[in-house]
Amino acid sequence: METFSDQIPHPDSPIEKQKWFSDEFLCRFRGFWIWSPYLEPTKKVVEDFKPLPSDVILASFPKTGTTWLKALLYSIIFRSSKEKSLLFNHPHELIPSLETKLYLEESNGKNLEFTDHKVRILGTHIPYQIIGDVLNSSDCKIVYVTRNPKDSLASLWHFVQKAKKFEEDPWTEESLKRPWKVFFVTFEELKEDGKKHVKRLAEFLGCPFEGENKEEQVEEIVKNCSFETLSNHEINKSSEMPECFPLPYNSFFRNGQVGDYNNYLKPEMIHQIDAITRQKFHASGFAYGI
Ligand SMILES: Nc1ncnc2c1ncn2[C@@H]1O[C@H](COP(=O)(O)OS(=O)(=O)O)[C@@H](OP(=O)(O)O)[C@H]1O
Repeated sequence: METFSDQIPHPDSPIEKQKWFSDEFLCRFRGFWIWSPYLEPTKKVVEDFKPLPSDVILASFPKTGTTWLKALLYSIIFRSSKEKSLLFNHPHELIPSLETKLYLEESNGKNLEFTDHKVRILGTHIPYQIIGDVLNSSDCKIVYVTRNPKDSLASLWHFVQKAKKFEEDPWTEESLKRPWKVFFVTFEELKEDGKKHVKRLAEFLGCPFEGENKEEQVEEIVKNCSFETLSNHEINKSSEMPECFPLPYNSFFRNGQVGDYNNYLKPEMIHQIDAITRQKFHASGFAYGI
């Protein structure tokens, strides 16, 4: 079976590459740096993926709250069905990422296949500039989570070197233009008032909480998807590398705090990232916690 490293483009290939961590490379595609194993799946998503109107797509930059939102979306959408009990699985197994799924299935010689859930929930880290047209070709709903880049950096330490290469953040603007299609939430908002945003999210998804015990239902979901609960599930504590997937399950749970960057970044770095963030988010009118 192929490994992630086998997918690195041949050194003679014309694709612009940059060394990332360890033996890993980033490849430039349509102006963005994509982790090399995801390059081909990303191209395939752009060419072949046909979202259904009933699909829910979770869009995010890495380390912004993807795992948390996967657990929340799953819990909200399947709260009344038998799938509810599956929450004890790792959120990335419950909700595959589009490009990871393609990668794994391609390396196993399979085609893109999905479970027969009524609602398909899929994650993606592909930027709006690349995947926007595909997602706009159907009435699928999009949930977008973002996070203070300084905390994402503390989570993904390499962020600062790549940050200058990021483009503006059109997901934010899209959520303002078409709030029925793109739901926007930040990691910090979820931390501050999880119940409020879980209710908003359920309404956006067309499955609002109802009945006398609706507050209890919301509270249960917030608690079941909290960092403390998820990170204590046996499977999520495991540092075993799952077959075909190069990341241990527990690598998605570090401490889940807001402002942890203060323990890692020097004032000059904070200043530098704030300046980039101000510039990049300026057009959308979204000032990130500065
Ligand atoms: N339930 C819950 N609540 C709060 N925080 C959580 C939760 N689940 C994961 N995390 C924290 O999210 C960070 C990982 O981000 P992602 O899930 O986007 O990573 S990935 O893109 O899927 O690799 C990473 O943040 P840091 O702790 O700052 O590294 C995780 O700890």
